[in-house]
Amino acid sequence: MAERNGLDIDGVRVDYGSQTVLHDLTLHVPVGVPATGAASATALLGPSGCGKSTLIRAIAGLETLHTGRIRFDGQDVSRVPPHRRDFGVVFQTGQLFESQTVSRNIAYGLRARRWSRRDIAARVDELLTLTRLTVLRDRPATALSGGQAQRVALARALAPRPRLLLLDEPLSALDRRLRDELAAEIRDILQATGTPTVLVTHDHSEAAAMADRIAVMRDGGIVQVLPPDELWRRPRDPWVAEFLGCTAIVDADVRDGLATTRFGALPVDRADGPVQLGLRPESLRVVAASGADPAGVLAEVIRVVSLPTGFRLRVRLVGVGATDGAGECTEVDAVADGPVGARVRVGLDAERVAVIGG
Ligand SMILES: Nc1ncnc2c1ncn2[C@@H]1O[C@H](COP(=O)(O)OP(=O)(O)OP(=O)(O)O)[C@@H](O)[C@H]1O
Repeated sequence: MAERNGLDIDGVRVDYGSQTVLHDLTLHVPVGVPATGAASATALLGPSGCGKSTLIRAIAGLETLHTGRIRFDGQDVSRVPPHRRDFGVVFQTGQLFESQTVSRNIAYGLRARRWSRRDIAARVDELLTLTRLTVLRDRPATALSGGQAQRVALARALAPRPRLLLLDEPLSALDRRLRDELAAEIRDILQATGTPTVLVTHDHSEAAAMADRIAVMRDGGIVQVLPPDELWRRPRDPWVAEFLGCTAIVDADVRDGLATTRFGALPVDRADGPVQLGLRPESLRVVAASGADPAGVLAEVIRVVSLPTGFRLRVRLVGVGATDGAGECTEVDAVADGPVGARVRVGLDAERVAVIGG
């Protein structure tokens, strides 16, 4: 294989006792985004227990590989101890030296690498500014909020200028608002430092906010890797579609670039024949059945849920049996408002429909 820059994970298997947690896992993580040259960030996204943290730990050198190898810029690091890999790591919580100040925590890796006092002071100042922690520099780590502590952990991991950063659920201990804020902030910091990153999350929006590529994991393997917007539009199979938030999978028939379903038609870049579509609540448009527009399918509202983002309806298609076409889909969720019992017409918002099949 031609030598590539970045991280190459080839056929890696990791066992815990008799349980194989990573199966013949292969993944390439580039250093930069080809189109822009910006530092690349890859999010590992998958259900609980699929092996995300194990993979991050294996990359960090904290798990023994049963088979396979891990290389960085062509160098085999599979047997290189963690502290010699030149990778920075941030875990969920609890990694700071509590008795030490913010500055000393950030300086930790630099002292261990025997940087001069002057260089350490300059680098710590740089990171305090970058992570907006300057006013907290002399504060003991015990007196920080959760969000501040994670920024210190990030600054500490970045201080020695690692060639790769590994983040394992760095925001999961924080509340929703802070997570959104910090996700964007971390992305900016990684871009400013030009540090390629692999991060673990189980939150789709966090993955999209922090990463330019998402690697979907299932049962110890990688099933699909794509930029977020492409992944939402082209999940490779119904499992990935449902994992990514599609609440209904419907069958469609493609003819001359147009996929037709009972909800309506949409243009697709596919050959003639059957295709499956993944529908999210946002993929459907709901109008009152009395309207003049005959498009879409007749349905009845059976449930209304009030979410922070607006109302969500569950509607049951009228006159459609459980196995009567439409991919056996007789109920769908839609972002819309309306009273239970109301008759509506449900159509597609073509831009928001996922075409399954990679
Ligand atoms: N130290 C360990 N010893 C034995 N089994 C382990 C160990 N760590 C993890 N496992 C098992 O390995 C599997 C994968 O765990 P891992 O933590 O990698 O998953 P994950 O995808 O990160 O999950 P989550 O999203 O819940 O954190 C699970 O079945 C877990 O119980």
